[in-house]
Amino acid sequence: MLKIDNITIAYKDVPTVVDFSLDMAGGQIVSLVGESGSGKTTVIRAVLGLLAGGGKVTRGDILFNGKSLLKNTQEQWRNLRGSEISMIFQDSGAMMNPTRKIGAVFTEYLQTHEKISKKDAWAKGEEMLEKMRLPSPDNIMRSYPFQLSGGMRQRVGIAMGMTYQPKLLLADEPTSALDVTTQAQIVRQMMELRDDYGTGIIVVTHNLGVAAYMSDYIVVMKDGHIEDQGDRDHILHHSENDYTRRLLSAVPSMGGESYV
Ligand SMILES: Nc1ncnc2c1ncn2[C@@H]1O[C@H](COP(=O)(O)OP(=O)(O)OP(=O)(O)O)[C@@H](O)[C@H]1O
Repeated sequence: MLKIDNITIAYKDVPTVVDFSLDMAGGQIVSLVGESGSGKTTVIRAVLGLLAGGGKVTRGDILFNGKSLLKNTQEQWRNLRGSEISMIFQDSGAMMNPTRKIGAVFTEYLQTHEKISKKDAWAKGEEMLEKMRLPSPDNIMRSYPFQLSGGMRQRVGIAMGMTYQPKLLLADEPTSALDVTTQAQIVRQMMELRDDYGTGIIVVTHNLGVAAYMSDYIVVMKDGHIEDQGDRDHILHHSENDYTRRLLSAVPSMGGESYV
């Protein structure tokens, strides 16, 4: 489904991520782990064509269902984002305008993606919140982001991102702003997305515990390159890479349980 073929990504001509490759099948869950500044966010932003600060893929290619994303026009990006590929962030609530209610944001999101009346968009928004098992969808639609807990805001973000059942969901530190119990709920919910909709997921996390729990495949990044990679079991139990082992020794538990 997604093939990242030996890319180099540079900010203002300074190569920051080098020789990064990933071949990901539909419905697979892949984690990118590594400490701050290792280039994880840069990689997933490149996949969505949203590199900030003059970032550019200067070598290699990114193929989505066999088609190069690097050649996309703005119009092709607009059609792809939110429908075929979605992204959720560390704190979806913080991405939302604090002065606007969830319902206004959600209906506007739907109306930028399809021709739909406000009333139908509202109903569709509620339906998605309900599908993500958020309690009292009507109430949530009428709330400001700050009136919801961090976990609920994150589930609203997931509900929006999943509206069009994307084949690929990019999640940038989706649980980092949450307490451990809520972290575990969000992680389980993302795993259900794969089971229910066949969505492939790339999770960026510095938390190897989260990666260990939910991924099929783990890529360990360090200083802009792939330091280690492999199936979950390989990384957790058989890797001989010193850096991976160091990360593993520092794994916190999730919700009181250790998943490694
Ligand atoms: N907009 C930007 N302009 C210039 N350089 C950037 C920009 N964004 C990131 N970088 C550089 O790219 C490198 C990788 O950053 P990136 O955010 O991808 O790492 P990360 O592993 O996701 O870290 P974190 O967990 O802190 O987000 C950093 O060293 C940073 O200096």
